[in-house]
Amino acid sequence: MKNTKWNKPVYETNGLNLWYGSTHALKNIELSINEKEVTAIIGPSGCGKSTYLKTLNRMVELVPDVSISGNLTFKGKNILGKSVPVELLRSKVGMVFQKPNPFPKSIYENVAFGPKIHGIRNKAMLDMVVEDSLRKAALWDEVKDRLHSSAYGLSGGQQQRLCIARCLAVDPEVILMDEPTSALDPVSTHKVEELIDSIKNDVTIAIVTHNMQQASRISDRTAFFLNGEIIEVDRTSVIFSNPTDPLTEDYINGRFG
Ligand SMILES: Nc1ncnc2c1ncn2[C@@H]1O[C@H](COP(=O)(O)OP(=O)(O)OP(=O)(O)O)[C@@H](O)[C@H]1O
Repeated sequence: MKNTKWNKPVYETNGLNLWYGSTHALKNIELSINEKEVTAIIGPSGCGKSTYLKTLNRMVELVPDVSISGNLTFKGKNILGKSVPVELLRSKVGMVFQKPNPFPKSIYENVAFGPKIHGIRNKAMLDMVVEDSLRKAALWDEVKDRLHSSAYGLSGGQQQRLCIARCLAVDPEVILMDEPTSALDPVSTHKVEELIDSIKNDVTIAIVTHNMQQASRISDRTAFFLNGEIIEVDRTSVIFSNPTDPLTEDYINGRFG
């Protein structure tokens, strides 16, 4: 856990507003996502958590009738304009969704897919990347004897770790996680949390979670969203033990949401 100094920002968000048609979903967001830290995004349903996450990899732009204003930089470059091609951004920023979404391919091919797209053709090299990614995702021992079986034969928790391995295989700088354990049982949830802990020194993580215990266990910083605004962002230990805003305290103590 970090102390007083934050790592340098990978993302900086200043005065970010987003509308879906006339719905004002993000209001004047000021938030940085710092290098090699875990940033948790918490808040009640509909407060804009997923929208913010999907703004970070520009997925939100796929929704018709979206308009965005303000500034959002990735490593100092404005990503709301055209200066960073979306493909380049997505090659550095992986995403893990609430529901595991492996491709209808073998376990091996799921992990090798990204590296192949990035031009790795050598089989020994691909084998190495697949093994390394599955090891980092704490899945290797469970799947090493069935790498060429369908990914759909894995349990939900294993599929989610496979999706994380798939992200890791392209050596991302950031992984965005949108409620990655909400469909998982407690044992699988624990494995994914351990996995986050084991990769956080190598990769920057922003995670949306409804699980307060999870946010307090795994994150360095926590941002509390409400009705499209950020009410408070601080060290996770501060948010959970001594928040400044009474709304934050009410939310983390389950008084609403
Ligand atoms: N594709 C969309 N089209 C129109 N409005 C949308 C769309 N997606 C989200 N919204 C609206 O934007 C607001 C924020 O939604 P968002 O999904 O970001 O919230 P959330 O905090 O992630 O919620 P949850 O915890 O339920 O997933 C809500 O009012 C929602 O109805």
